[in-house]
Amino acid sequence: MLRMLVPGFQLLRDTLGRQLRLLPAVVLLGLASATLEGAGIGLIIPMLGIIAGNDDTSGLSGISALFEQVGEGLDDGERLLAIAGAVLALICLKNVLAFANAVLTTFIYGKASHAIRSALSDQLLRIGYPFFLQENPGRLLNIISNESWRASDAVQTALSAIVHACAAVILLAFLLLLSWQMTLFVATGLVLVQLAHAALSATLKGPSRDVTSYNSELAARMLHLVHAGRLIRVFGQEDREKSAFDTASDAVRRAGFVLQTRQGALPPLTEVLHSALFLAAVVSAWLVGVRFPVIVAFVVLLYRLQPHMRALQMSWSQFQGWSGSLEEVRWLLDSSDKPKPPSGSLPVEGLGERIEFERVSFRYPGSGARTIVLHAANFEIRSGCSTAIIGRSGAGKTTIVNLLCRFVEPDEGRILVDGVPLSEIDPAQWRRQIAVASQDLELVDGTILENISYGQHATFAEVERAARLAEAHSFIEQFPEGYGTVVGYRGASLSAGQRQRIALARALVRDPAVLILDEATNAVDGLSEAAIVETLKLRAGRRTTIVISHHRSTISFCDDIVVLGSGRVKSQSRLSDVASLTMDQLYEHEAPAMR
Ligand SMILES: Nc1ncnc2c1ncn2[C@@H]1O[C@H](COP(=O)(O)OP(=O)(O)OP(=O)(O)O)[C@@H](O)[C@H]1O
Repeated sequence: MLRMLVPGFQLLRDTLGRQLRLLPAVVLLGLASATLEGAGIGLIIPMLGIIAGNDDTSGLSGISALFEQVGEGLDDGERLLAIAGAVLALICLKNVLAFANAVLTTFIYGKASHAIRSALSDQLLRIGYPFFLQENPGRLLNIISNESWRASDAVQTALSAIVHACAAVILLAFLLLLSWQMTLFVATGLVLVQLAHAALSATLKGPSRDVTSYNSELAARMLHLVHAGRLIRVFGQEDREKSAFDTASDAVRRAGFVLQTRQGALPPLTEVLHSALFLAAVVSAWLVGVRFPVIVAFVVLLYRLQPHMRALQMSWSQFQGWSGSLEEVRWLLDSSDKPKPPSGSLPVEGLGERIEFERVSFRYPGSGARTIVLHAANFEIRSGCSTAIIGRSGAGKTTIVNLLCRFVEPDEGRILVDGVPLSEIDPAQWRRQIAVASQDLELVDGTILENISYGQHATFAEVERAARLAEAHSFIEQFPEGYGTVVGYRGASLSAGQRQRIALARALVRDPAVLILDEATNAVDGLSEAAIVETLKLRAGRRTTIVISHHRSTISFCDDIVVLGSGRVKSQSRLSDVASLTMDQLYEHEAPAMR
């Protein structure tokens, strides 16, 4: 019986932490209220004895004889009233305890649900970034938006199963004390019903996993409809997308139908089996000559036991039906098979001399047979200088940014910051030294002010100054709400060039030791870009800048240039030494020593 509760208990243990100490209270309240219920039912024996005018207590034994002694010495009328009063008092007290337990389990359920959602968000924030390069976003969205709720429901079911199990144990104990022969008969019947139920419940696991997997596909299609709205319309793919969405949605419907039909068959089947057992117990009790009041008390106890047994069996089948959801939530919460976040504990404050790439090789995880992205890359970024990193599309420029930000780690070689391996530096401290403005980093859904000051305690004056430096202030001022303008989801209400300038202001407001611009101005008009280049020149000698661009004008102010090609560093030189070369010539430029 306990096995069925295991997934719920594991989740309870993983997510509840300190709240777990409330579980004994749930058990105690469950036991106490069931004991009161059993005692109330037991008092039926003397009541029926009085009503039937049967004073003969011979043939009663154990607990039934004890119940029969209640109110002895009183006359029949007084005794009947006293016992009825006692039964009412027991029922009231039992329901007070049951209510207290309901409040307690609801409290624990709420805490558990919150803890599951909180643990999921915590995991998504702490997990190593390569996880997001490999996992299907639809699967993750489905876990957070769907499966986590089912996991919460599983926790609630585990709690109510505890309460039902307590009641069942106590009521079975009362049955045993009334007649061990009849209890043996009933217990054997209950085991057989449970076996039949377990066999049917086991068939729910497969459909449950199907529902989870089809839900993930549907979530991916939903994400696609939301993100690719322009693409779909411009290529006239509405019908195709509608059909793909409907297919995914219908697959969820069909899988859900199979699961729910199987689950739906269990309650009627259980009810029929329990009723048969109930009737068989009554008939066999009469056949073996059990006394009438005892039969009535036994039948009432059995009647009260049935809903608890049925609820326990339903909990079992619900767990099987949620097994897919529980597996998904536990998979996401399990850190053992996930990329680790970057580690390191050495402090870092600014950049003193240089960043060096020392024979750095890298291939994206899960990219299979695809060629290595960086192969034994050697180059340096001098402190206080601006370094352009150029190369044809796919040469590995953004990968260098990913390595510098420690989103990914080198497979071989190392990156040194002032001679200290980057892998040993505290990643959070290192990231405070850098700021990135990139075509890939989106804006948050908030005001322009919130976007520019994101991750930085900046005053309004500092925000405005950064916006001026990024050539954003003039267009922001033209908005009726100025810096209070809400940019919408991913900055949808702004032009690409406006988004880029706000992202640049967000990087500049940090005044970082190392500023990384990855195609950060490619959507900005020429005049604005020229002004931004002037801003970047002002950092010269004071701060370090890394510029990635395909435009000659954007890298014109740089001191050094690193050329990437075919997974290798083709050359590193002073930009002034190759100033006469066009961009295409620079892409092919190979330093003699590096050939
Ligand atoms: N998440 C990923 N998984 C597998 N391969 C990837 C991944 N991201 C990039 N790559 C591969 O790594 C190589 C380098 O990509 P990267 O984005 O660094 O190029 P890039 O020089 O910045 O290109 P561009 O100028 O087009 O932005 C490419 O061949 C690309 O296909």
